[in-house]
Amino acid sequence: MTYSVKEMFYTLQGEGFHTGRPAVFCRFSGCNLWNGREKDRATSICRFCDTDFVGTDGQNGGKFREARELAQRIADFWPADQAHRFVVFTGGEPALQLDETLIAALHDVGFECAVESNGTLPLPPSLDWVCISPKGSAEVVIEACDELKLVFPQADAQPERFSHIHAQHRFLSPLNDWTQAQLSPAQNNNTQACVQYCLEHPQWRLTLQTHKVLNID
Ligand SMILES: C[S@@+](CC[C@H](N)C(=O)[O-])C[C@H]1O[C@@H](n2cnc3c(N)ncnc32)[C@H](O)[C@@H]1O
Ligand SMILES: Nc1nc2[nH]cc(C(=O)O)c2c(=O)[nH]1
Ligand code: SF4
Ligand SMILES: [Mg+2]
Repeated sequence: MTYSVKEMFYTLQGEGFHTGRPAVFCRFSGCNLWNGREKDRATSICRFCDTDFVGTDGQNGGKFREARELAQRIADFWPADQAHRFVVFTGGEPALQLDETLIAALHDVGFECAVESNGTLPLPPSLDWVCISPKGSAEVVIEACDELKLVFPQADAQPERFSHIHAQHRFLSPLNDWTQAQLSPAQNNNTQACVQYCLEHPQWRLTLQTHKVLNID
């Protein structure tokens, strides 16, 4: 299996349950809900993506032929002699490439493995943390996860549609309109809509894209 990686970096998890936790991000190339080309965005299933996941030309990106080689590159980001090793696989859609072999190689070098996925494809069972973020009308096949993190509002993906999914934590994440000048969360109407929805449906909590507020990776 050759893994195509757009970029890798060491930062703080910006969103959801693990917000603020140091993590290596491994962003795989490619997605099943958008091909990443602007000309096709309006006709794709997922239309609001804020991320470039095309190719392997980002920071520390590339093709890795062996799981052990990629695992070692991920481990190289961790500060020397420090435990609490944590990697977040994202993309693009990581379920297209992430497999048991790579997760086993990361467990061997002491990492907890998390994923950010759109939930439309099966995921390797050995993952330590699964965050599912449903997109539009796309069917979610994952029935249980650690964290459901729904971008809100989405006309075709209202929170009630996911009440059957078993999740330890349910978060609403304000839709960030990448076509507009970046507003602070408080100035964004979608944040106010999330606040209102959480107040009326207290099984949901608010999460913010804190890395964007902090202007870090
Ligand atoms: C780029 S996606 C990659 C992982 C996976 N394909 C997914 O959609 O969950 C990473 C995270 O960014 C979120 N995201 C993408 N575009 C966004 C936007 N415009 N506003 C808020 N969150 C966004 C996604 O919902 C997901 O939680
Ligand atoms: N700091 C930081 N946190 C994140 N959480 C999810 C991200 C993603 O793009 O999947 C992301 C990201 O790109 N950066
Ligand atoms: S599913 Fe995830 S990676 Fe794919 S286009 Fe949507 S937000 Fe971007
Ligand atoms: Mg991101």
